[in-house]
Amino acid sequence: MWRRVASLSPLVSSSKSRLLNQVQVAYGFNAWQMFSTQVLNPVEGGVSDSRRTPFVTFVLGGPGSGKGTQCTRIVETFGFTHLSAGDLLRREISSNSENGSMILSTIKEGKIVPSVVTVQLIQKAIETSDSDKFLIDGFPRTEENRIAYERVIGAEPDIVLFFDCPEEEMVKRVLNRNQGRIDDNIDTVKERLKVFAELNLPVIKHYSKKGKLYKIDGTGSEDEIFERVRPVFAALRYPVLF
Ligand SMILES: Nc1ncnc2c1ncn2[C@@H]1O[C@H](COP(=O)(O)OP(=O)(O)O)[C@@H](O)[C@H]1O
Ligand SMILES: O=c1ccn([C@@H]2O[C@H](COP(=O)(O)OP(=O)(O)O)[C@@H](O)[C@H]2O)c(=O)[nH]1
Ligand SMILES: [Mg+2]
Repeated sequence: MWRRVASLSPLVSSSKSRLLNQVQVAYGFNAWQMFSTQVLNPVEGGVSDSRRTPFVTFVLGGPGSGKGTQCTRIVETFGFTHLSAGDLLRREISSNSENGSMILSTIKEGKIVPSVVTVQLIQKAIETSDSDKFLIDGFPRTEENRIAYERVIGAEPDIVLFFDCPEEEMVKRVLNRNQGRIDDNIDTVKERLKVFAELNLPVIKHYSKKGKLYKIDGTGSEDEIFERVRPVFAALRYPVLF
């Protein structure tokens, strides 16, 4: 397992100095990781393939908090590959896979699809991609999801973004989303909010304790929110990745 020197920071970590501190922690860690890879896994010619260890960001927040919207902006600006767990599951439904009907009814009820299914889809998406840096959007949703991912992938995420948004605003956004989603109705949204509070907040707290969490104020315009996100990734540029 990777070694990381991280402070136990509280859930609220939006001050500039804390942000820079966390970024430096991430920088130092990844530089170490890259160095270790070079030493331990030399390839022909003595040049290592350190890019085999991807940089993974989990993107969390309640339904309608703006995860997908901000992921698009991060992809445009910083070149990450966006893996939305919800999109991977919806693709399974449309491809009539054996799990399709189970996934459909789970999403319709606002519940959580079994970890084995979601982790396998994420693992496959990572493995079949050439990318070195991923945004995993809307996952892990539960502690069980998190533990299953870390066991199967064999690593923790490098950083975790959490879009913090009042319930009222999230409900308004979801009900105006207009993407024809079966779960964007008031009854399912209420259940999703409950599931978020009960099962997802513990995951967020876990990563906060590990010093990996960036809590972002998810209110305001898309541009305003992105200006809060930008420094997280700008400061990580990058011997960290390449
Ligand atoms: N800052 C914002 N202000 C108003 N509407 C927003 C904002 N960010 C996103 N939206 C809209 O809210 C809805 C939910 O956003 P989305 O990114 O899909 O959230 P999530 O992936 O967290 O559910 C979408 O229709 C999106 O266009
Ligand atoms: O890891 C995941 C991600 C999503 N979902 C299901 O898919 C739905 C939609 O997820 P998505 O992330 O697309 O919703 P968002 O939060 O973006 O509105 C969730 O309510 C869950 O029912 C799940 O079970 N596991
Ligand atoms: Mg989304």
